[in-house]
Amino acid sequence: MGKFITFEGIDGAGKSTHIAFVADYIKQRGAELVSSREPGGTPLGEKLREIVLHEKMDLETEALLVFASRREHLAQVIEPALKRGAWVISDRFTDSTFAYQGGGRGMSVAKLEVLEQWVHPALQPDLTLLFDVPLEVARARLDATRDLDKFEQEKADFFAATRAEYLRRAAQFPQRFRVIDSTQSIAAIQEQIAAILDACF
Ligand SMILES: Nc1ncnc2c1ncn2[C@@H]1O[C@H](COP(=O)(O)OP(=O)(O)OP(=O)(O)O)[C@@H](O)[C@H]1O
Ligand SMILES: Cc1cn([C@H]2C[C@H](O)[C@@H](COP(=O)(O)O)O2)c(=O)[nH]c1=O
Repeated sequence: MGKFITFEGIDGAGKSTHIAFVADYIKQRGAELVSSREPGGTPLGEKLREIVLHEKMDLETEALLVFASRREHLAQVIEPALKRGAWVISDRFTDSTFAYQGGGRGMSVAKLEVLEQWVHPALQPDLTLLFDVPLEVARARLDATRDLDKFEQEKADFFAATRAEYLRRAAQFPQRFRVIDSTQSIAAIQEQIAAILDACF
């Protein structure tokens, strides 16, 4: 089996910046690499992503759509890749749902756990890199770079609750989470990521 690494954090924390670095690290080991994202990662998932990121909807509809996208991503991409021994890196996975729909929007953890058990009862990431920054830092980075989607336009309270839920999960699952202080320079973060990967794999 290959390894499954996920990248998590509030919008603007800087997780996407480090994906190429981790991809290079894996390729240097001679392993096949599959790099993907959620919501998305498949043609159907990318259609669902457009809807989830841009349309207002009931909270439970939102949770069901991100898990529908995930089920397709698992069936078409993640599970076959891991079975053939490839390494998979995903820009977001189920921790995002607990953080955003759970922490940010207030959906009950118990309901989200039911969906998680349904969609991937036996699979968890081997490693989750959580890029953690204060909200103001994340917001300043986003404002400097792009038009904001539905989630990115949420207020400070939403991101405070999202970040808190991420940190709660990191404390709950210390064996797979590594929390990275993402206020550091990009070079310092990459040095830390390399040390984490060396220690884990
Ligand atoms: N450590 C850092 N120091 C300074 N700027 C950074 C750092 N990390 C990322 N950035 C910048 O912040 C912006 C947002 O980074 P990035 O797109 O990686 O965030 P993200 O967490 O993936 O956001 P989203 O989840 O919304 O896609 C980019 O312009 C990036 O260059
Ligand atoms: C997987 C997943 C994602 N989201 C939200 C989080 C982000 O605001 C967007 C994705 O944008 P990114 O720039 O690619 O990070 O979707 C969510 O609310 N729930 C989820 O399960």
